[in-house]
Amino acid sequence: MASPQGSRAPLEFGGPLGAAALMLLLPVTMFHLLLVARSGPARLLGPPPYLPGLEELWSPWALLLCLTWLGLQAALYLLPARKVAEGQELKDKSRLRYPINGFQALMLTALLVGLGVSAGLPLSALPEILLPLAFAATLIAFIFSLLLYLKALVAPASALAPGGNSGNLIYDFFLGRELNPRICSFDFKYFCELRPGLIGWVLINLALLMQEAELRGSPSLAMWLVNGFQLLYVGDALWYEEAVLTTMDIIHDGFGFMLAFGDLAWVPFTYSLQAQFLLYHPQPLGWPLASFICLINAVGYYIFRGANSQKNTFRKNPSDPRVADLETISTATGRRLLVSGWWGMVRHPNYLGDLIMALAWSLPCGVFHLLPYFYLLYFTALLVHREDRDERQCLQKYGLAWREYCRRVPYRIVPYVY
Ligand SMILES: NC(=O)C1=CN([C@@H]2O[C@H](COP(=O)(O)OP(=O)(O)OC[C@H]3O[C@@H](n4cnc5c(N)ncnc54)[C@H](OP(=O)(O)O)[C@@H]3O)[C@@H](O)[C@H]2O)C=CC1
Ligand SMILES: CC(C)CCC[C@@H](C)[C@H]1CC=C2C3=C(CC[C@@]21C)[C@@]1(C)CC[C@H](O)C(C)(C)[C@@H]1CC3
Repeated sequence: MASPQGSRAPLEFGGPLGAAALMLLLPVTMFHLLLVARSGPARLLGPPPYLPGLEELWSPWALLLCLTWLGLQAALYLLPARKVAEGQELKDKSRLRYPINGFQALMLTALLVGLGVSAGLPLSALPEILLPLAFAATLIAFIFSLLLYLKALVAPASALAPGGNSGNLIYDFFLGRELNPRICSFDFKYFCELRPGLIGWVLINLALLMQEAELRGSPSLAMWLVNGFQLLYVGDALWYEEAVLTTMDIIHDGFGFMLAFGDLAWVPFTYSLQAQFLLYHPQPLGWPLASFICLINAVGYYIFRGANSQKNTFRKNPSDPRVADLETISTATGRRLLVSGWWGMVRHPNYLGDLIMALAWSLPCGVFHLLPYFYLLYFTALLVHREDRDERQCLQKYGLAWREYCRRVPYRIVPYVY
């Protein structure tokens, strides 16, 4: 099977063996976290309190609930959008069009959930069925990735992703073969990246907050902070939805198990870990410390949003007055690279902001357990690896100009450290 560029792209994630290991390790880690979060000792590195049997994992109702959720989000995706954005230019010089109505979907979901709860929908019972829901989401991700793999068999070569077409079934299934799998104008990767998982994550957080209120009379300050910070993050992602069109996942990666599982199962069930932990392990938190944690989150958000917006504005229109005065390096492709402003400080200022926010999400859970810091640890590893992948792609794209950028901006993520 030829790679779409004729030559084979270098294998990532440790090749087929690494891909196979990750396909097993990621779901196992997710279930481990779900189990230990509710156990007394809540030890990240200890064994799970028990191994659940199939009867505890499998529930047709949980599967039906997951499918209904996906159906609802797909229906909201298909509603008229305030704007239709064009993606980056593809190999065949065409550009795909994407509806910008993610924030509208979040608002409508909030309205529907609000109506449902006031009509007696037992949202606070959701934490009881997280295990079967996660199992159903994993099953859906596996079957969906299989269908995506089969769909790619009949896709034209120009529709294939640069990676994910090695000819090895396991590796290609994991990475994803087709770049932008679609049926008519419904774009599966774009839909999954921003809607069911991200909105599902804040819904699970809300259900955990409501259950805490039922158990203890009112939600704790720590639970409010975690819910507030993560809602801001998800709201921001959907408000600036168009910006996702310039991320590595949309431009470069195929749509396979990694993203399908990541979007549909990993994000909602592991990113809500801090709120899960707080439900079973309440943490005292006073206002002075809470204010300090809010400040850390605000600093992280300021850097994350500032850096992402600066790059997106520049990529959309380099003469925009907000970025026109920034210093740049010309590249042979005709595109320029920013070397001042946020992108002159480190080569991935947006990752730095994201990591600072990740710290702020864990701090409300106290410092006596490692478990709530799992997200910070995993995210650091993910971003260091992602940064390395991006560097290699940029070096290939921009050659000497990228080397000059690295010389001018020597640090990758943390100034004077890394
Ligand atoms: N919460 C989560 O789980 C995750 C969050 N994220 C977040 O998603 C966001 C997007 O991340 P990601 O897609 O990895 O990467 P970036 O948004 O940082 O995009 C990297 C691309 O930006 C362009 N670029 C790099 N340097 C410059 C420069 N100096 N001037 C202009 N353009 C430049 C290059 O593409 P080109 O030149 O082709 O435009 C490069 O390939 C980040 O904020 C990240 O933190 C990411 C992964 C997971
Ligand atoms: C666990 C696996 C090894 C990898 C799975 C990775 C995915 C969970 C992430 C890959 C890139 C992501 C992004 C976001 C969420 C996580 C995944 C899907 C993002 C939507 C979060 C919100 C941000 O504002 C963003 C910039 C829009 C993010 C884009 C990348």
